Amino acid sequence: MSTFHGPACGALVQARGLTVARRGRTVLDGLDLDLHAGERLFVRGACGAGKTTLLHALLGFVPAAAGSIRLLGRSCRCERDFAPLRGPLGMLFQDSGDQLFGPTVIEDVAFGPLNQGLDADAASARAFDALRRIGIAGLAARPVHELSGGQQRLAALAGVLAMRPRVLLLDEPTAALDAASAARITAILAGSGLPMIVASHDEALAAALATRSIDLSAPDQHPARRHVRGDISFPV
Ligand SMILES: Nc1ncnc2c1ncn2[C@@H]1O[C@H](COP(=O)(O)OP(=O)(O)OP(=O)(O)O)[C@@H](O)[C@H]1O
Repeated sequence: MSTFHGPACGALVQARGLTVARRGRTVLDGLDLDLHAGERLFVRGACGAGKTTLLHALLGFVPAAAGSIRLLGRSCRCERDFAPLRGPLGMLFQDSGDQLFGPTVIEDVAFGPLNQGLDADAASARAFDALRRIGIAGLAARPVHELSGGQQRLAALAGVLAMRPRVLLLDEPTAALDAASAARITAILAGSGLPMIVASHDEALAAALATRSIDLSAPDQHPARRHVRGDISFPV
């Protein structure tokens, strides 16, 4: 398996002129974005502004119509470039159903570490550790399809953290969570020291975590303002 150390300096995630269309409609138009070590970049914007599209495009799940993407210093153009970077860059999907395969929570969370080459015992230990950190070790034996929406969210995040990513891409990490769980996740993310890009409507989460923010316009609501450049900094 390849190990990704770089870049020693420079952006961990970089997009230049990123343009993405969905069903022929431009959602992202010439977006520039950089994420450096130590940064927690929040992506804001109204419903439909393109936050999820941006995260998916950065990991190659949605193709770019134009522009360039570099992840950990590597230029990514096709699936062969993106695929090996989806461990080092851990993505939490907006819909946990896209992320959980089960059958049980512990098997699901251990799946990533197993794929990384750990043996069954080591993968299971890694998975339990992640579940304990998230505070849901008691759900380990539960079938994933029996979990509530919030429990699914927590299990999916445990699965991401169990892979020991270098960078996190999180789509609405606190959606469907009660206040105590959201606070625990906020503390875990803050304490992780990991650089991250977070798409979220959660202002409390942004206030606690964001070091920088970009705001995407909503083309549905602002048809005259389709061209939006990212990296609009704001003080936090
Ligand atoms: N699978 C898809 N096929 C076609 N169009 C899509 C698809 N997913 C999203 N879109 C469209 O792309 C645009 C951006 O959607 P996206 O989900 O990225 O927005 P968002 O900012 O994440 O919204 P929200 O805050 O509601 O999650 C919307 O107009 C949406 O209708």
